[in-house]
Formats: sequence, C-alpha cells, structure tokens
Amino acid sequence: MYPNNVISALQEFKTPYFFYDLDVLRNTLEQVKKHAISKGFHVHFALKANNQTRILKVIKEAGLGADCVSGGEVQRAIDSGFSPDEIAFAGVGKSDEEIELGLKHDIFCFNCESTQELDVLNELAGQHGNKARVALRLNPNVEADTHKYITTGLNENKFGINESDLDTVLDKFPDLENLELIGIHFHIGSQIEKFTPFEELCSKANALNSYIEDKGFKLTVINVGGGFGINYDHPNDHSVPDFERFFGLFEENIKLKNHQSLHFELGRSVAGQCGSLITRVLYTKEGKAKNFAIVDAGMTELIRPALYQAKHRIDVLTSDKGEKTYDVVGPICESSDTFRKDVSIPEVQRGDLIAIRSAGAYGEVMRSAYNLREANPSVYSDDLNT
Ligand SMILES: Cc1ncc(COP(=O)(O)O)c(C=O)c1O
Ligand SMILES: N[C@@H](CCCC[NH3+])C(=O)O
Repeated sequence: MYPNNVISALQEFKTPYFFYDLDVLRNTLEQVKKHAISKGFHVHFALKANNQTRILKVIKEAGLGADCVSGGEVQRAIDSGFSPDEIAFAGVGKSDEEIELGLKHDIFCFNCESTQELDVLNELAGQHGNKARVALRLNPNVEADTHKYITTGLNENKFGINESDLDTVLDKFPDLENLELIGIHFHIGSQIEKFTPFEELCSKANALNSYIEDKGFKLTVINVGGGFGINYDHPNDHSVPDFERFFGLFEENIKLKNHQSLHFELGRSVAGQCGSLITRVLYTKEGKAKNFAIVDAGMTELIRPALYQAKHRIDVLTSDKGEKTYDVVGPICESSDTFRKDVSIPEVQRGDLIAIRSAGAYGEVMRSAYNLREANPSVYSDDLNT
C-alpha cells in the first residue's frame, strides 16, 4: 500500500495508467549488484518485460546489459544508452532485417535457436563483412513448474536446439566462417518460484558445457537465462526477490572453467514489483450472484489475468470501509476481462482509486489498443508532487 502523500499525488493523473516506484526498482537493482554483478556475473535485463526508456536508464546505470528479442528492442536498448557490446539478441524468429540491425551495431551476441538461423546469420554476416558472435540456445528439457504458456525449456516447446540435434549443429561450425561460437544459452521458463528447476538446469548446463568443450570449442559465455519469479500475493513484504539465494544457487552449482563467465537474462524479477496499474472504479453493480466493481482499466492494459489466469494483488487506495467480495472487471467486451474473481477488498464506490500491483513486468509492454483504447502516459515516483 502506498503512503497517503503518494496516494493524493496519484489522484492528479488520468486513469488508467502505470505507476512506477523507482525506489523499489533501485532497491532491487542494489541487490542484483550485491549478489551478482559484484561477483563478476553479467546480468542482462530482458526488455520484453519492460521497455520504458525511464526504467531502462535506471537499469543501465546499475550496470546491467540488455537482452532483446526484436529489432525494435535492440534499437530501444541502444537509444536508452546501452552499448552494443552489452546487447544480446535472442528469439526463435529473427527476421533478416532484424539480424542486419544487430550486425550493423556489432552487438555482443546472437542467441541462435536453429540450424537454419545459423545459416542465415552466417550469410548476412558475410555480406556485412563482420563476424557475428553466437551462443547456441539449447533446450535442456527441464520442467519449469510454471504456467504452461510460459514454460520454454521442454522438448515440446518451440524454443532452442534439442540435444539430439546438437552434434549436427556443432559439425556445421567449420563451414560457418562468419560466425564465432562463444557460448551456450538456456532459458527454461518464467515466473519460476521453486529452486529445484534451476538446480536441474545447472546440472544439464554443466554436462553440455563439458561435452561441447571436449569437442574443441572454447565457450566463454554460459548464459542461464532468466525466469526467477516474484511474489504476486505480497508485493509489499517481498518487494525485492531473494536474489541472494537465486544467484547463490548458480554460484554453487554451475561449474565454470577459467575462461568462462556466467550470464543471466532477468526480466520480471527486476522490474515486476516496481509497477502498478492505477485505475478508478467507474461503476459498482450488485448482481444476483456477484458484486461487480467495474474499473476503467482492462485486459488492454494488463492482459496477464486473461491470458495466464494470473492473480495480481488489488489495493484500494481511497477506501477504508469494511471488506466486501467483488469480481473486479474491466470495460472490454470480453468475459475474460476480469482482474480478480471473488476478491475481498474494502467496499468501493464510483471514483475510488485502485492499484493493481506487481504490474511492472509484462504489463505495459503487452498493452493493446483493442476497442480503440487510448494509452495514458505512465507516471514515475521521482516526478510526483509529494
Ligand atoms: C529467452 C528469454 N530470456 C529471458 C526471459 C526473461 O524471463 P523473466 O522475465 O522470467 O526473467 C525470457 C522470458 O521468459 C526469455 O524467453
Ligand atoms: N508474458 C509472460 C511471460 C513470458 C515470458 C517471455 N518468454 C507473463 O506475463 O508472465
């Protein structure tokens, strides 16, 4: 819950809008610095989670690099001050145009996901006259224990190169004269709350690392991806994820050779807790079976509940009345436009301000204009009149 001076400042802006508490972001980044960067680990922020320039500048200043999945994100990273040698470009379907943008800027690394992509990258790099650095995204077939739509490291997923194809891919490298294989890359899924999948990932990564090095390749980059989950139920008590345990697990379990460094691509765990979607109650409706609180934000602003049945905490900022049970719903013409079902919150009335919490990652970036919805500007804590 926000303090009263913040709540009254938040009243001034046109809802719905995203509010970013930059102090929460800075505190989060302090922990990333303490438990990862100071130990020599490289942490790339996944722009797919949040690509607001203001947010990216704070993240860049803390010493993180950028993990991009489109030409647009590569360009946004560069425009936000990331140096090309801090930019990794991943993605299962990079277009020729997007690859060319990466080559033009001579970015740090392309994370490649198929043999065909390697051929295309090799050809385009040849035309550009520069060698492209490549990390192979390998599919470790590890169960991430998360929502099925956001698991990525299983054989049935479209991502990465399966172990059974690895020899064929490695055998190609002598012919790929414009590529330099510098590393291996993994990413098993997102919003992973247990630590066992990451332990399993470490043993798979160790085995594959040794296997490829034994074949005579020198890998300098071991990239274990992102996926660390956040606490959606208690964003105040857990505003910063337990990075000590997360990075400690990798420090203990990943076996690096002397010439190797460990890389991460974190999105949600960095940006998730600093953002809220601020919305106003438009109407309340007492149904036969349900009470509805109809708010002015919808799945167009935050699609996670509709897409993954995600439950974001709802804080009513302007009511201290007794609790009442509501379905909190948006104005979009879809029944799935529901933020929470049967949630107990202080009784609300038209005009009350509500914060839908933990919306800093995969919130604003996934916004759509469906129903011709207008996008209001985001608000940053540093600019509040408090
Ligand atoms: C390849 C890759 N790297 C990094 C991320 C960032 O993941 P997260 O936000 O869960 O840390 C994702 C998203 O799941 C991804 O697909
Ligand atoms: N968009 C997803 C995460 C996908 C991660 C990208 N591979 C979410 O909101 O939880």
